[in-house]
Amino acid sequence: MFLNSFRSSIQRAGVCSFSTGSKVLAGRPKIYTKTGDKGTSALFTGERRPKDDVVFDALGTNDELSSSIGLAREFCLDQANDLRGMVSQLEQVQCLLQDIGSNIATPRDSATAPRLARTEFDSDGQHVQDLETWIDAMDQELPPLTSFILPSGGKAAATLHVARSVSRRTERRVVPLAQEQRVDKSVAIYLNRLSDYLFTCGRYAAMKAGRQEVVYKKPRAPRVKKTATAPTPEAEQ
Ligand SMILES: Nc1ncnc2c1ncn2[C@@H]1O[C@H](COP(=O)(O)OP(=O)(O)OP(=O)(O)O)[C@@H](O)[C@H]1O
Repeated sequence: MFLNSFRSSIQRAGVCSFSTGSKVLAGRPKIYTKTGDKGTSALFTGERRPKDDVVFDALGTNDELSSSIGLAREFCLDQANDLRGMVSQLEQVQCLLQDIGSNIATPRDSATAPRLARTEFDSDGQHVQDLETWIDAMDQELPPLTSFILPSGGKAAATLHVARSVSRRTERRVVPLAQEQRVDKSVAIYLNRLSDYLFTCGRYAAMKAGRQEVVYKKPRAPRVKKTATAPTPEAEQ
């Protein structure tokens, strides 16, 4: 299944070895192990749970987030050289989302101490600090925000807004787990700051594309023609 990309990168990072019975073909392990076919999958502790478990929901949403950032990053690359800095920041964010996946897949309330240590996320708050530094630098160049803006401003900007909204969805999936101390609180904090960062990236990409952001305007209520109408049967009763 496609999530094996997730698994292999975790294996490369040495976070976990999956021993799910994969067959070896000509010296290469097969992508599919079929162990997930019955609707369960493995956490990094080896524990198996149904695929609709809250942990897999959070993991899957985190995976969607990285994919949507990947798409936005491609549009940023297409746009112009002045988004190169953002492109490299987004790549760093995608790497950190892999680490967040490891944290989510290693329940803080039941994993062994060495596993917890290996999958700890942003214990000194440096990654959140980096996001804040990047936000503040872009903000210096941006016009002040005076009204609600709608996702717009070119393909790079609009897809950055999609990524922002997926980041907020990931946060919604992670917050209950963090409150129950099953995921590090720092993960929820990072996702919260990440949506602010992606919002600012969207505005910045629109500005660099020379595009106007579409601002919210209250739609005008349709005019009701005043004409004499016959009373309805209900009104006559
Ligand atoms: N549907 C899913 N949504 C989110 N996370 C998943 C999902 N399925 C598996 N995972 C997680 O991603 C890891 C890698 O996914 P993978 O697709 O290889 O698992 P699997 O479905 O259990 O195995 P296989 O595809 O080989 O039968 C799993 O070990 C599990 O932690």
